[in-house]
Amino acid sequence: MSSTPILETVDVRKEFGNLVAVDGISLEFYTDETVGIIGPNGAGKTTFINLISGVLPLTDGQILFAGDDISDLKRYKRVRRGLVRSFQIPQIYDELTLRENIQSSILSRKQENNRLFTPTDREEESLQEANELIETFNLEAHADEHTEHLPHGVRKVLDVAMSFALEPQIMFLDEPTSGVGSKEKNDVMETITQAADEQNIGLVFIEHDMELIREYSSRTVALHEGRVLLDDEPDAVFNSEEVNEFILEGGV
Ligand SMILES: Nc1ncnc2c1ncn2[C@@H]1O[C@H](COP(=O)(O)OP(=O)(O)OP(=O)(O)O)[C@@H](O)[C@H]1O
Repeated sequence: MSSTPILETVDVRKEFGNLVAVDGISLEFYTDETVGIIGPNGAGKTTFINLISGVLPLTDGQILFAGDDISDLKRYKRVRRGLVRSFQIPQIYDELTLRENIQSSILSRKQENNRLFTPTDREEESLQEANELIETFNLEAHADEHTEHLPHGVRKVLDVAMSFALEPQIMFLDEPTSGVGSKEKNDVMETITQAADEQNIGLVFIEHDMELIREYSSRTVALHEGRVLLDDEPDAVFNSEEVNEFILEGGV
């Protein structure tokens, strides 16, 4: 593991009225790992990611990105720094092809969105970059198709490829395989984790499918009632009595 965390949460807390959804979570994340977050319904998983990405303000605590306090930073500024959450990316435009969608994401990073179809050098550059991403994510077969009719799993991978176009250092995914057929789930996860690994992008994903967590996370964080129950290698987490009692037996 690299020595400096790219992201650190310090005693992060979120209250909704009287309800404490996140109750003091302190965790470190690194660019060379894939972290799986598990926990029963209502454990605070999505809220935690919402706090990190800036969708929700903190009630208390701190978020550090590469050592800088970003607790009050606006969402888009976090994205610019390299903290990307999958659903935050520009939506998939069904009237565009898959390649054009990736290009639009690249151009939004370059803040040249309005010039997508003008023949500029930037467009050439973005085309080349889009083609590289298409190759990285094994999307060649669908590159020139309009995205409307793409299989769900391909749309999910496209979604992540578009996030990669924003040049993240760490990326958060909330159930990246939801709605994907069971046969396709492994392909989707394999593609995403390999791409992140190749580009040294930290990956953090929430997942209810425990087999995917076991297979694809290098570290597993178990949350329960807004707190960290365990943060360890997947085997250690799945063999823990506490995790079995509070999470696995109750279903996630
Ligand atoms: N915007 C909100 N306003 C009020 N309460 C909320 C809000 N968002 C989440 N909660 C509550 O906070 C708690 C944590 O919810 P959260 O969605 O983070 O859990 P989760 O672990 O992601 O659950 P799931 O696996 O069901 O998605 C729950 O009790 C939920 O009802």
